[in-house]
Amino acid sequence: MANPTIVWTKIDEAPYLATFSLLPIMEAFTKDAGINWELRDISLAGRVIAEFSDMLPENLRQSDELAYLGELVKKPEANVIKLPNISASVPQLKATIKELQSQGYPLPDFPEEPQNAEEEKIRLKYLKCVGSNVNPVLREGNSDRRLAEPVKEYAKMHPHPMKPVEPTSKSYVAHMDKNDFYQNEQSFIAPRNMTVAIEFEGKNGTKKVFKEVELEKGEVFSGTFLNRKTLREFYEKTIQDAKEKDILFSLHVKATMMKVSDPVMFGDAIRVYYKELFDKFGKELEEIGFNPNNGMSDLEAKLAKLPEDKQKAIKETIAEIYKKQPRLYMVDSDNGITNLHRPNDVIIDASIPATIKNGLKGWGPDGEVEDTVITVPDRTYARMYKEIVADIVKNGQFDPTKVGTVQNVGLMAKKAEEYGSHDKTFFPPEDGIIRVVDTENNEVLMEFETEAGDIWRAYTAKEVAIIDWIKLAVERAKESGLPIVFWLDSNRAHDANLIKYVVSELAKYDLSDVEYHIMAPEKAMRYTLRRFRKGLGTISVTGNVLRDYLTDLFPIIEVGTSARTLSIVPLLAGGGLYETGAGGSAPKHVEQFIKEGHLRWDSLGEFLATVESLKLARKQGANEKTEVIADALSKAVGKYLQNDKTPKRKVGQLDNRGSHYYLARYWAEELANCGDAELEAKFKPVAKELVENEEKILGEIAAVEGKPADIEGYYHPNEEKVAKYMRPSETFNKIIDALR
Ligand SMILES: NC(=O)C1=CN([C@@H]2O[C@H](COP(=O)(O)OP(=O)(O)OC[C@H]3O[C@@H](n4cnc5c(N)ncnc54)[C@H](OP(=O)(O)O)[C@@H]3O)[C@@H](O)[C@H]2O)C=CC1
Ligand SMILES: O=C(O)CCC(=O)C(=O)O
Ligand SMILES: [Mg+2]
Repeated sequence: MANPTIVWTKIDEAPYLATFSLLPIMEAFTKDAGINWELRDISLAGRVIAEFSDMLPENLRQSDELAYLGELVKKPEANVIKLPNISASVPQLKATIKELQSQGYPLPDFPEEPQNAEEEKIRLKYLKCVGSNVNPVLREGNSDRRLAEPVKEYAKMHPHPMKPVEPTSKSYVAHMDKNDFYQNEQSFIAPRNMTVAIEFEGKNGTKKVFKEVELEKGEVFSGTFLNRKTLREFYEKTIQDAKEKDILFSLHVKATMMKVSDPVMFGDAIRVYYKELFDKFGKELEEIGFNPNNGMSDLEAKLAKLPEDKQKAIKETIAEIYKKQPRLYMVDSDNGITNLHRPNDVIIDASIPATIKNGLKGWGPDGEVEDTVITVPDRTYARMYKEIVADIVKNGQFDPTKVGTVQNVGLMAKKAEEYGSHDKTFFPPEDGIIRVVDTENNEVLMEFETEAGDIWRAYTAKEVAIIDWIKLAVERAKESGLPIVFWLDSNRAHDANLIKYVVSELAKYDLSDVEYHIMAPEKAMRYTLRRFRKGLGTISVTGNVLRDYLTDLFPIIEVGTSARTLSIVPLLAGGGLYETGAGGSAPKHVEQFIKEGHLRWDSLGEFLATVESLKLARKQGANEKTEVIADALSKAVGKYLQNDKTPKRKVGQLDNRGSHYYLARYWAEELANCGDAELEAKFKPVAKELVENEEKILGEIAAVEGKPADIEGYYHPNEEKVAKYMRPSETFNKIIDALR
């Protein structure tokens, strides 16, 4: 049998930088396992280059490695460590193009308003690189996310700060109460393999087939829409309420993953908050092509197209608006970056937990922390946030040394649910009816009365994915002894169909040792929090969106960051995908690194994923040493946490590179006493050398700190330079490279 291959993904930002230091260590320590390591580029810049390679000179071309991995994950030999990558907004895409152009890549500009067929083609190619377009391709399995025992222990020993919350806190979650996705949902289970057409018939006679969709027998197909007029009225009311309560206004959506629908909801908040601006300068704003869906940064970028007196008048109006409207929640108050500046700055799964961590407060324009209305328009998932926020106001801030744990089993495989809806999201061009029709017999299966501009979307969950998800939940319940709670709402048409599956599938198992519940999200949250505050563990079994939200929410409360989560995706075809952490690519960390040479990224997620990946490699044919090496790594991670060698926040303290030194040292120490004579003989001197050179190595790393790290790029830096900065210790490199 050929040696198994572990694929490590090359991605963006902080975890990309950390890779330059960490991957050589992984290769060095696993040399005797009989595995191959492969680095595959799925970074934003890499995907842009691959997408346009036909237009690039030969030496600049790159193959489409995402497409390659998309095929690999459907095969049993897949063993992929997926680090978090950027889900880019249009402004980020444009910045990437600009950077690549400056490096000599003859790429076309992003045609915002395509003037001809050629430009439209280019635009569509670029749009393939926007939003969350990596994860859905790789996620050919459901998700199992939880905190490993030593990670929980670490948090109890070294609790992260959680700011107190007073019972007088005015912060609360605001959501719509009618005409949202929650209210308008319809759903059916496909009785056979079939094709449905999504059709539109306008009041003025427009007829159009939006799309035909193939469904597999047993697939749950759901459709719904959100009324934009009601949305804007809701914003109006919420903004007014923030003003009256004298608290910040904040909006939390997922414009990255939900790249078609959520930017529009984000844009509507701008249209309402800055209404006076549109009333006064509607014509000019249209002329320069300002698109509120891209945030106020888009206006900033395009303002120069107007004569100076107009620019001045617009700026004055904006300043007036800030005086009249409630203060905005800030992303960066020092630089005047508001919540409404860019659609991807405030991403709901991370941003609400950050607000919770901060004592249910955000930063206002003057840099002061203040209470805030947390606006989450659609009720489907907003209600569970409302529940936890109200719970905190009532019962006080969570104490990481006392709380229990909330694990998750998420229905994710095959682009499940809303996260697979982008190509089935439509905006009716006029008032009219959207129908879902069985093409075989023209039977109308669903009918929605929509208004012009409403956001209509369809999404599905495939039978194989649902059944596997329920199986995974039962397995996790049996392994852990914890109760499982299916967060499903019988008042939702989609969930009602999932409940049918849950009931019929659970009947097939011996559940004598399993406690299970089916509860709507707010009730599930209440139940889970009661246990959580008592220090008990619970497994949330959820759809794809709640998977995403809850696996940031609870880990951030429990251990400070979701980067410390173990995130396993057992692939349907038998391989494994190990996502590192549940969080993102930490843009703030890169800023700090570039400015002062300190990288605060904790690679713990990567360490944990590697343990799991090695265990799978063993099953895939790697030799018996692999298991020993994986065990040693697992123990080394325990030591790393016990001795608190995680990177610290400030320049001059231990950073990512220093933390990797400790990991390597503990790993070597474990291997020096692992019971395998060959490995022991090999690693005894390595451990010794690492211990003896501790001061020297840390000194060599410290020497490059406190000054800028000029890596010549953000999205596509100079890799020689990155490698130089990320491996600054000659002494350490020599020890590691001798093992490779
Ligand atoms: N699976 C994936 O591929 C995911 C990708 N993303 C993408 O990542 C980007 C950034 O997302 P964002 O929502 O800002 O969230 P991030 O998770 O990147 O960052 C939020 C904060 O979490 C903390 N943090 C995250 N990772 C680590 C780590 N390894 N070590 C220490 N602290 C960490 C940092 O807080 P501090 O240091 O201040 O304590 C950081 O500023 C977006 O493009 C998003 O789409 C997001 C989620 C998942
Ligand atoms: O793919 C993305 O855009 C983000 C994914 C995410 O947040 C998650 O998996 O938790
Ligand atoms: Mg997430």
